[in-house]
Amino acid sequence: MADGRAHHLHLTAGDVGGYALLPNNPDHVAALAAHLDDPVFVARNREFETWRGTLDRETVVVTSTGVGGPSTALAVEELAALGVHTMIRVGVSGSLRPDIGNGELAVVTAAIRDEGTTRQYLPVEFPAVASIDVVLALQEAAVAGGVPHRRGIVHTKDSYYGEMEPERMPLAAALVERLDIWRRGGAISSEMETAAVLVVGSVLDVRTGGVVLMWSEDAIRDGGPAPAVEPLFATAVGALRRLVAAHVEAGAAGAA
Ligand SMILES: O=P(O)(O)O[C@H]1O[C@H](CO)[C@@H](O)[C@H]1O
Ligand SMILES: O=c1cc[nH]c(=O)[nH]1
Repeated sequence: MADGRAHHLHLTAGDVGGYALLPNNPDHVAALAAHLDDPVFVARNREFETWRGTLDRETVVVTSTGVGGPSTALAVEELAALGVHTMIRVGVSGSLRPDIGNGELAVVTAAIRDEGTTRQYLPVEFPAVASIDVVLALQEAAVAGGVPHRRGIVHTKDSYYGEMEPERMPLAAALVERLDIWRRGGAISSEMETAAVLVVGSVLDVRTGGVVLMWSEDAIRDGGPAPAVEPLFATAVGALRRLVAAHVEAGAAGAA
C-alpha cells in the first residue's frame, strides 16, 4: 500500500522479525502470543490479526491466516515479503485414525495437496514438505512438555463439510473413497491450511512446518469435548524458542 503497509495484513517491515506463528483462528492469536515475552497487539484487517512479542530477544509475530488456502497464501506471501524466514502453522484438525487420542498433536512432516491454492503455484507432483529442523524442534518441544504427539502427514482440503458430511455432497462416493485412500496411505489428520504454508513457503524460500491438535474420531462423531489448545500453543512456542536459540548459537559460532 502507499503507506508501506502490506495490502492484507496491514503490517510494515518494522512490525515483524524473522519468525512467525500462524494460527488459523483470529481468536487464538492473543492466547498464543501470551506465551511470548512482552506481547503486544499490532494490527487487524479482515481475518488477519497480528500480535508481536519476543523470544530470546528475537521478534516473533503471531498472525492469523483465516480458513483455507487462499487467505493462508496471502499471509505467507506478505510475511515473507516483509522479511519473515521461519513460519509454523498452529491449528486444529480432525484425526483420520481410530488409535489417535483426543488432543494428541500431529507434528507435520508433509501435507497432501487436496486443495486448489497450491496448484496455482506448482503442479501437484511437487511435494508439500515441512523443513526438517522445524519438525525436529516441534518434536523436541512436545517431548519436553510431555504432550502426546506423533509425526505424520496431514490431509489439506478446501471443503470442511466435504470431509465431515460427505454423504450430503453430490460427489459423496468420490469424497469417501479419496479420504479412505489418504488414510490407507498413512495420513493421520485432516485440516485446511498446511499445504498452503508448506508449498508457498517453499516457493518463497521460507522455512516452514506445522503442528495441529487432533480431535479424535470419537470426539468428532459424538460431538465430544474440544481438546485443550494450551499444550498446542506451548509446543509451538517451545519449538520456535529452540529454532531461535539454534540461530543465535550458529551466529555466535560464525562470529568466533
Ligand atoms: O482450528 P483451525 O486452526 O482454525 O483449523 C481447522 O478448523 C477450520 C475448520 O473448522 C479449518 O480452518 C481447519 O483447518
Ligand atoms: O478441517 C477440519 C478441522 C477440524 N476438524 C476436522 O475434522 N476437520
